Amino acid sequence: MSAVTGPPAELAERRDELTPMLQQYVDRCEAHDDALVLFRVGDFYKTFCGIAEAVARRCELTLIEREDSTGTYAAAGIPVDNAAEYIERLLKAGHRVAVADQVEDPSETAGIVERAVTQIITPGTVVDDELLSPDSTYVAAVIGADDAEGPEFAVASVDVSTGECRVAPAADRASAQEEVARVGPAELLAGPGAPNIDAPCPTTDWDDDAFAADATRETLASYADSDRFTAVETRAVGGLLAYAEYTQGDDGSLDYVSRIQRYDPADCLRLDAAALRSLELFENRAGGDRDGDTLFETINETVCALGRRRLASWLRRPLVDRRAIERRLDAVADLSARTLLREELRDRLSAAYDLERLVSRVSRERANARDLRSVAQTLAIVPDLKDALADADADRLQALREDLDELRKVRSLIETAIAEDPPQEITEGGVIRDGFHDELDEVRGTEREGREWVADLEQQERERTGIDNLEVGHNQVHGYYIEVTDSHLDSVPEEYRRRQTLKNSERFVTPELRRREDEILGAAERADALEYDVFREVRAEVAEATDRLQGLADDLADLDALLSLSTVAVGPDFCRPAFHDGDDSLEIEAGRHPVVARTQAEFVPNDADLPAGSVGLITGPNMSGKSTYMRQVGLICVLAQAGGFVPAKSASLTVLDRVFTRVGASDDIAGGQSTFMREMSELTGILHDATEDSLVLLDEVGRGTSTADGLAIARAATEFLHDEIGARTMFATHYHDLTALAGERERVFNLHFTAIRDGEDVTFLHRVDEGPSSSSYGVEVARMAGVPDSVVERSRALVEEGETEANSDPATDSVPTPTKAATDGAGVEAEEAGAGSEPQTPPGQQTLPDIDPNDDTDADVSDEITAELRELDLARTTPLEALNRLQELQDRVSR
Ligand SMILES: Nc1ncnc2c1ncn2[C@@H]1O[C@H](COP(=O)(O)OP(=O)(O)OP(=O)(O)O)[C@@H](O)[C@H]1O
Repeated sequence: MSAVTGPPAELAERRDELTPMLQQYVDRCEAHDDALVLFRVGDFYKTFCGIAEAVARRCELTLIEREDSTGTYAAAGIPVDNAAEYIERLLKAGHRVAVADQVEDPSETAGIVERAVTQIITPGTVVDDELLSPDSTYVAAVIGADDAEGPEFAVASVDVSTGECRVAPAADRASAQEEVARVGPAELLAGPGAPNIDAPCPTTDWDDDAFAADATRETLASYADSDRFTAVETRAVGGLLAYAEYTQGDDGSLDYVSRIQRYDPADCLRLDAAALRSLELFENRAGGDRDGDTLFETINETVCALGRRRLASWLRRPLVDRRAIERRLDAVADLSARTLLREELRDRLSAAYDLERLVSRVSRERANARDLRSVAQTLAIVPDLKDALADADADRLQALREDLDELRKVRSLIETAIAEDPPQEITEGGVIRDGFHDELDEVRGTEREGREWVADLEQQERERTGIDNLEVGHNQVHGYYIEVTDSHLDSVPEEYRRRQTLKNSERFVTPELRRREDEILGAAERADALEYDVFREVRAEVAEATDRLQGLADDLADLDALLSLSTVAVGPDFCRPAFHDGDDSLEIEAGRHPVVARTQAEFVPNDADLPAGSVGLITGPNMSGKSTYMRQVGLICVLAQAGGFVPAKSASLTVLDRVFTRVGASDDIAGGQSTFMREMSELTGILHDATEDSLVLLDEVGRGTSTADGLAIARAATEFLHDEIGARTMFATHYHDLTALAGERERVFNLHFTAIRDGEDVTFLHRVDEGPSSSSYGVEVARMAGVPDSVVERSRALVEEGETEANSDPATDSVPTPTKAATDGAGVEAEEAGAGSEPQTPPGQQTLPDIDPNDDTDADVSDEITAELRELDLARTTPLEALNRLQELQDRVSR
């Protein structure tokens, strides 16, 4: 796309020759040279020259030629009436948009109409409802500290549409990265000293001076007591708010951002980007959020936008304070036990409007009369909610009931002032109710009287003149008139003045009609102007209650989120989790993966038992359910700490400080860095940051490198987690040799998933059992996935060859781990298990290759191919890639 910021070169270089309008366009582009300027001309937002070409392409608009006395220019116009959809496209393409609106009434301006940039729309600072989803939209800023003491960085975020604003210190780059991931901003400002962040959104470079200590202290002072914040926090949040102000153009200060929250990321269960992604809390691993395939969508039963955002925030920041968790759970339990109360609350809450956004519009003087009505309608449900909650027992619900603010005065002000079904525009009358404002009533009375007089005039004049087809009418050009057909012109009274001659008739006015007309028009105009003033006064009065309204919005949000959790809680097989001290075992009985179980009719529940400091090594065939099982444990813990009931028969949990996940290389969707490198740096993060209160879920770590190195790394990491950290760990692996650790380390144990082989068919039981697995069935899975018979047969032969060699010459084993692995032997599948007490590497299971480096024989090729076949992720391979891959394998085996 060609440059879309700054003035188009061909206009800028001959600026003095341009028409005044294009000169103004160039000026605005120059003044906002970091944004794409949309320039209001009539009913369109116009762009010109190269910018127009880019906009036309992106928005699929027709490019037109605009000709004036100075030349011909390409132009593209976005219709003002449905600008939102086009602006959305421009934002999606990564542009910032500056809207230059007419700030003078064209009908009252002799020369060129003045235009000013009234708003800069960026992905993270959108406030228009049409451009916003109900979800939170944050712009975040990250900066580095000036001084050597204290945390290195700070991360601030603000949702300009609601006023939610927070700031947190970050000790190091990883913490800053983690916090940014958790906020999930739509736009990130990299302030001075910001670390290199892998941002999930466009990054904006903004004026570094805006983050200077003095400037930010001054900005922050108009929002909060700046003494509450540390130097680095002040700079992060102050600079961010200055940016938010700048984007809102004329609106300037964002008064409704009045509750800036400082927080410590350690005050909630920490989930980094990898955990958010691999647990699929908000996005599935394919990067989408299709209905129902994320944890959030699965448990979201909220009925209003306030609750939806609150539930998302609870899930993003689960609690770590056991008392707070229990309090939430008490409320959920109470509500889940009372069907009628739940139904009534849901019913009432579903009538609530998005109070947070309404209040911010009121405060920014952007709210129209309908918005005020929506505020009143939301206030109207509060007394009923309070009544209904009288029945509840839980402390949290009683506290909410007491706290719910009816704001009676505000409600009655709106109800008495604003018409019931007001028009969208606030300048065209019909907004203020009769009886609210004396002067307005009087002016309206004058207008009404005048119109009545005109309405009666026709009958009166017919009687007076005897002209029975005389008509009184009105048109835009001539105003009111009395129309008489030619045949009756003789009877027209003397005082009639001719106004217009038509084909068969004449139109007249009388001095009295003209006077009345002026009176009506004057009164109507005056009434509109007065209404607008009165409306602004009412809106300003409502704005005075911003804090209280935001407090109410907060309570409604909490109530809806609690209701949502309780609605989920009454679903089949959900239970209230119990929390105990960290020393006890984390036990889940008949747990289910909340998302997979919803779509999988035959989902098999599984138990989990993780004593403090234990490491569960999970082996089993591909597709048998290892990842699902581990994730379900993680999700149950997250959901429980968010205050929700969990999908299990019972769950006895400990409060975790962090959940770490590391999924294997082939499952990694992130690009850029080498996948192995990324895997290792994530593993480093885990080994560095995990504590004994953490849950670590490792899925096939070490797969991105050679088998020997991979196994060595997997083993060393497991030992470290067990010996040094003592974090509860689950490790799904195809490295069967790792299972030997169970015999060597006190708290390492084996679990496996079973599949039944019936001839060539494999049926997955999806059931976890104790002990290591005996077979991977990789070749059978390849066959089930449709790999051609000849390749399957060849693979099978190669596997068997490999086994024979492995069994016949144990001395060649190059495993850097004990080769005579002592496992507990339990749970080895009956149909496969050897009777001997010494566990062997089971047939078909991935193990370290028994390779003589000097022996360049078929066996090397077979090992390689078998390993590659196993590694092949069929779920992520297109048919074409699969065919190519097969061709390549076939070439290699037939060489
Ligand atoms: N407990 C279960 N009950 C029913 N179906 C399940 C269960 N667990 C997993 N599945 C199904 O099996 C599929 C494969 O599961 P999963 O990805 O967890 O296997 P895996 O053992 O991790 O495989 P791989 O080793 O290839 O990564 C899932 O997509 C799901 O449809």
